[in-house]
Amino acid sequence: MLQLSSLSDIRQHTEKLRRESLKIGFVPTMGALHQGHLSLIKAAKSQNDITVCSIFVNPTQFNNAEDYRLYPRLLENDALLLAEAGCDVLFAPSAEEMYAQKAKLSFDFGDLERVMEGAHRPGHFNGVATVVSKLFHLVKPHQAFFGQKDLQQFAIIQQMVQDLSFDLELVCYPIIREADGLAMSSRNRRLTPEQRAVAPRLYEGLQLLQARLREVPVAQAQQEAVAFLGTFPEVRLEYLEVVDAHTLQPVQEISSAPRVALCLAAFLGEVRLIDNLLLQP
Ligand SMILES: Nc1ncnc2c1ncn2[C@@H]1O[C@H](COP(=O)(O)OP(=O)(O)OP(=O)(O)O)[C@@H](O)[C@H]1O
Ligand SMILES: CC(C)(CO)[C@@H](O)C(=O)[O-]
Ligand code: BAL
Repeated sequence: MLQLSSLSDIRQHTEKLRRESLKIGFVPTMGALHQGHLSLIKAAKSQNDITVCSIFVNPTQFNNAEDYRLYPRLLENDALLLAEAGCDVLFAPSAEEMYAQKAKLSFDFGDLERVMEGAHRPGHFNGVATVVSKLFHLVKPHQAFFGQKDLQQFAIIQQMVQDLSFDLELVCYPIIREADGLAMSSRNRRLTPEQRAVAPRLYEGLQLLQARLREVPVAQAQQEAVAFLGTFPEVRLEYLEVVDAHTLQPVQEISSAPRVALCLAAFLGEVRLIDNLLLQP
């Protein structure tokens, strides 16, 4: 596996790949890789000639300095996992080089970013859009792969790709879970054993909400799921929403949207986790 860190090296390399008419699949990550990331690498490999993975803990998308400082950084081990998974290129730039620019880019995603993650993490999606647009310019992928775990991020990136006329296909893959249902996340590494034991309740809350939505109105089902999660003192729920999976706006009735998503964010101690579930149509 080729490992590159400078912007000019990755640009030259992907230009060469493009000249050779090779199809490039791209998986952007922040590292501390797990099976969720590796499922995206596998998908990228199966549909492309060359798979590029980026690892960059992007400072501009963190709204909490401690969260940035404590984000797990395991580059050496990640490189081994990627090589084993058959990834062709690892791009791991420095923050200094990525942000040597003078201009601070500014995006406005309207209602899409006024809910959930956008509402609770000010500036987060501006940072995501900034770094992903820079990465797309550098890597020049034909396809880029993302996880459904960051459902709102995917919607924002879809909008960005359309608005900035990027010539690439976005692909979204399902959430990979631990055996007990907890969505895999790099931040799970930061949980204490006690917090880790309670963490699967988040997905159980979503499953309860899903089951109750078949029987009672949205507001009541939501209240019951919030009450369920409230019985675990370690869980500090930030939001639990029933939304239109495309617009991400809350729905009052599940029949009012073609696809409905159940989304939550919660703190276990200082660790903030997100999860979601798409209702079957
Ligand atoms: N459990 C998962 N299953 C499938 N894809 C995932 C999973 N977790 C993350 N991803 C996807 O991997 C890509 C990189 O995500 P990222 O590096 O932020 O990992 P993460 O585990 O979500 O970390 P964290 O949530 O702690 O920031 C994103 O597209 C994300 O949606
Ligand atoms: C897309 C991304 C790599 C941008 O930093 C990040 O938000 C992530 O890992 O989901
Ligand atoms: N996967 C989303 C990255 C973040 O939490 O900043």
